[in-house]
Amino acid sequence: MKYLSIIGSTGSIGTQTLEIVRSNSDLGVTALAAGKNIDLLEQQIREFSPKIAAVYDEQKAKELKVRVQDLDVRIVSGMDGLLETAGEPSCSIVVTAIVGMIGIRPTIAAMKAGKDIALANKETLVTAGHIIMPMAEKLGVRIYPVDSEHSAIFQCLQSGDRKDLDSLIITASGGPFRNKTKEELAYVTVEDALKHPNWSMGRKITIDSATLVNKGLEVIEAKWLFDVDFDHIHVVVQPQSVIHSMIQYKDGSVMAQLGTPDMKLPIQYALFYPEHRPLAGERLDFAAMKEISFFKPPEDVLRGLPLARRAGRMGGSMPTVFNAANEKAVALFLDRKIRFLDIYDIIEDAMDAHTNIENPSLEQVLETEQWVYEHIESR
Ligand SMILES: NC(=O)C1=CN([C@@H]2O[C@H](COP(=O)(O)OP(=O)(O)OC[C@H]3O[C@@H](n4cnc5c(N)ncnc54)[C@H](OP(=O)(O)O)[C@@H]3O)[C@@H](O)[C@H]2O)C=CC1
Ligand SMILES: CC(=O)[C@@H](O)[C@H](O)COP(=O)(O)O
Ligand SMILES: [Mn+2]
Repeated sequence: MKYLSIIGSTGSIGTQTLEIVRSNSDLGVTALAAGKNIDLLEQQIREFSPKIAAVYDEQKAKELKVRVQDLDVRIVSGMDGLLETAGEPSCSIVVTAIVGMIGIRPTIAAMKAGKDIALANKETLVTAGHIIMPMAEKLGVRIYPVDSEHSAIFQCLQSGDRKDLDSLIITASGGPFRNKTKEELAYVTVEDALKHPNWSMGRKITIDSATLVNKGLEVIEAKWLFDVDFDHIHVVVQPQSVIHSMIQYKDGSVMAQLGTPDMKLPIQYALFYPEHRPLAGERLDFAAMKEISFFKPPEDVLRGLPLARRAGRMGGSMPTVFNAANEKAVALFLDRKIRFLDIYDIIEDAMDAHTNIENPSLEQVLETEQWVYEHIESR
């Protein structure tokens, strides 16, 4: 049996991970964690019988404790609760399905407890990749990518020799606004931005796809996961999201991973690597497919990628500034406090105002996050 701890079990990745548990009898759940959705968490506890469950919100945790007093489960809360669920001794692999850089400390706690990581929470690698990757190597734990592009690259890398790799080619859907002008984008609504053409995901990442910030985060994530420099990480728009990403070898040979847009595949592969276990669902029908097309990313209008490349190349605390400013700006946009294009201005302004810290410690990464929030609030 393989037992999972799922940090962020009530979200899009979390609930799809639990679907995979339902269809694999050798998977179990030993720990669950969520932010505040105790209705769904209670259902999950009743169905999957974890030993421990964390709710970040203290008040909601108290409510849940009363609701599940008939069960043999320990309810914990706050950051300490997340750290405990991440390091639960009986777990074999931790799925980081939480959104945002709040995932850094649980990921580190899991690694320190010797757990492998199925990593969906890209913000952790973007902001703390310089801490996480050497720590994983030192502790001998593995990080399996869940993000679809990184899973595609990881799958492509299974054949061939790593020393012959030339470059990574990350695909982007382009989001709902890929053909829009700056003028057209000025007054798009939250509802417009939440209409992803191909994927059904949480709200924050869906906005990131619309701004192309998601692709920027993924470029930095790929640098850490695959140890490839930014000059060798390319992005191409592939509007149908049929090709999930590609790699190119030094002889020009290109390997691609294709599939329907279904996150259960990369999640399951991360949990059972190197097995390609049976998975129910639609299959690609090539004869019925009208086209697989490619375009250059519209970087002048959707500025997420150039801003991310600038932050990534500077390194140090700048990727944290890029990420934290984006997290705050997306929250403000979802609250209808700013307009869509303001997201870029908020990120750029925070990056311009920041004095970069080289090789920041975990404390400095978290202080930088706070600095960004205060800087944005004082604007
Ligand atoms: N969705 C997708 O298809 C993909 C997602 N990813 C990445 O995976 C991560 C999760 O994305 P997604 O599933 O879409 O996000 P969702 O918004 O759907 O889910 C987020 C999860 O995190 C939990 N959470 C939020 N804040 C806290 C907190 N303070 N403490 C504990 N738990 C918390 C939420 O709990 P609650 O429900 O209680 O608020 C929820 O379970 C992100 O980093 C995203 O970029 C990567 C590739 C694809
Ligand atoms: C499913 C997944 O991995 C998302 O990160 C997805 O890639 C978002 O689509 P975009 O290509 O539009 O950012
Ligand atoms: Mn992705």
